[in-house]
Amino acid sequence: MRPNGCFGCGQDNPYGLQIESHWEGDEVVCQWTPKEYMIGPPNYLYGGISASLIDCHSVNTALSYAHKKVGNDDKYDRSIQMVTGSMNLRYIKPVPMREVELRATVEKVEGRKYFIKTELQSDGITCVRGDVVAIQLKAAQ
Ligand SMILES: CCCCCCCC/C=C\CCCCCCCC(=O)SCCNC(=O)CCNC(=O)[C@H](O)C(C)(C)COP(=O)(O)OP(=O)(O)OC[C@H]1O[C@@H](n2cnc3c(N)ncnc32)[C@H](O)[C@@H]1OP(=O)(O)O
Repeated sequence: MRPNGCFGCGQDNPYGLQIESHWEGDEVVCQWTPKEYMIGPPNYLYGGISASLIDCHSVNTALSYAHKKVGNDDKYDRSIQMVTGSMNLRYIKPVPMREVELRATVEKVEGRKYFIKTELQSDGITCVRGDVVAIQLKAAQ
């Protein structure tokens, strides 16, 4: 989608995180490297950045899944819109200031609610786990 000013995934937001997520089988995956000013505790990523990464990656997973459901795999349809309804995070281990990987799966869909499970990993170790409910906007249906 262009223009896209989203703080998480917008290619047109120079101050944003600019994540790029893609399907790998049944998972949506993203590799991303923090900037040094995104630090929280010494040597570790600020927790709010982890939250933003999981938020945007999960909602885009739901958005892409909704596109696939209607047989549209490659073209952004502006009539399908998704927002974060709720998000529950478990910070399991501190996240080192180097490349992380996000891995999301669609757990279930109930009406307009998409239940997404996302893990943020560092060197294959899960540091943060997120349960996100993305909600498809009514007006878009
Ligand atoms: C593979 C890569 C793909 C790449 C694609 C690239 C394209 C990129 C394009 C674009 C990027 C977009 C990426 C965004 C990412 C960032 C996300 C954000 O920051 S989103 C901003 C923060 N979130 C808000 O501001 C929401 C504010 N809230 C609302 O607007 C409403 O409350 C809303 C829409 C959530 C619900 O309102 P209602 O009127 O539509 O729906 P009602 O009737 O109240 O509820 C419907 C169902 O949802 C449940 N529900 C409602 N609110 C809920 C909540 N907060 N949590 C859980 N469930 C909730 C209800 O219980 C109900 O469920 P029952 O049908 O009864 O089973």
